[in-house]
Amino acid sequence: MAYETILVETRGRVGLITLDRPKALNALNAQVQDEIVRAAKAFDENAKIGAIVITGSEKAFAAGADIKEMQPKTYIETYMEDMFSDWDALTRVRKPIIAAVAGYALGGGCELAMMCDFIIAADNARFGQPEITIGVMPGMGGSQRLTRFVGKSKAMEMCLTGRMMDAEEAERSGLVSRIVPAGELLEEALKVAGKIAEFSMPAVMMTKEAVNRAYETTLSEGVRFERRVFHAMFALDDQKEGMAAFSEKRTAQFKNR
Ligand SMILES: CC(C)(O)CC(=O)SCCNC(=O)CCNC(=O)[C@H](O)C(C)(C)COP(=O)(O)OP(=O)(O)OC[C@H]1O[C@@H](n2cnc3c(N)ncnc32)[C@H](O)[C@@H]1OP(=O)(O)O
Repeated sequence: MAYETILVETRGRVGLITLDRPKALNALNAQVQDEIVRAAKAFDENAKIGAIVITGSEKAFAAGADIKEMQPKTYIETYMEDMFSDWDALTRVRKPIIAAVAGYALGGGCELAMMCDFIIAADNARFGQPEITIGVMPGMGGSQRLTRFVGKSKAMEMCLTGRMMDAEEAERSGLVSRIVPAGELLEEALKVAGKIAEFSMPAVMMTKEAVNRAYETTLSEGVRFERRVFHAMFALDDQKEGMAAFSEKRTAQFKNR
């Protein structure tokens, strides 16, 4: 099925999803949600793809869920359709997803970026959870994920006031991994994703799973999980190859098995 609200391309071993509703600042309506999730799942199932990048425009990664679509909804509609629950499928994608964020990442836009595995921000990026200003609260995970990223005090202030964070503050607070000039954002994100895609795919996927476990469990359980997965890696040909290549001072040729 074709995509109408996003552009979907491959760049080498990287799957690239670009939000493409410029007139609405990439506001996330039901169709955008469906298409992003569908494209990410297709890349996840494609053995030639090793990592995924999600990006928007220079003005807006996404200015939130589509307020005009949401405004007339009733409680029973949102409950029965379990509004926003389809985004959970994005967090079940097993390959790494990088959010390359320029401009506004507000409300659902900030929440979408936080569902990804890490965020690279352009120097003009602005993050916020402004739902309180339109009479609601975050509904795509913002109250939970933002709090885990930046701590209670800052998350509480942002959710209760709608204040936006610039890229510098987002980097200082641990929300983004680093900042690059806006004009270099996509190139840099693709470079990072391309590097990840060169590594052993099972090792990359197991690493993603282990880091994500840190958000879901206690420290002792997380460390035990990490150790068990680490042990399992010794069943991979890629472990033998990676360590042999180091000793033989050559580049590893991973077979993804
Ligand atoms: C998922 C949940 C539950 O967490 C909920 C949410 O995400 S609620 C949405 C949270 N986001 C916001 O409240 C931000 C809304 N947008 C803005 O405040 C501004 O648009 C801006 C500060 C991002 C940019 O301002 P400006 O440059 O002045 O552009 P505008 O003229 O305001 O916008 C251009 C155009 O885009 C439409 N737009 C912007 N954001 C949304 C949105 N979230 N939903 C629907 N449409 C949006 C805006 O209405 C304009 O369209 P036209 O009126 O010109 O047709």
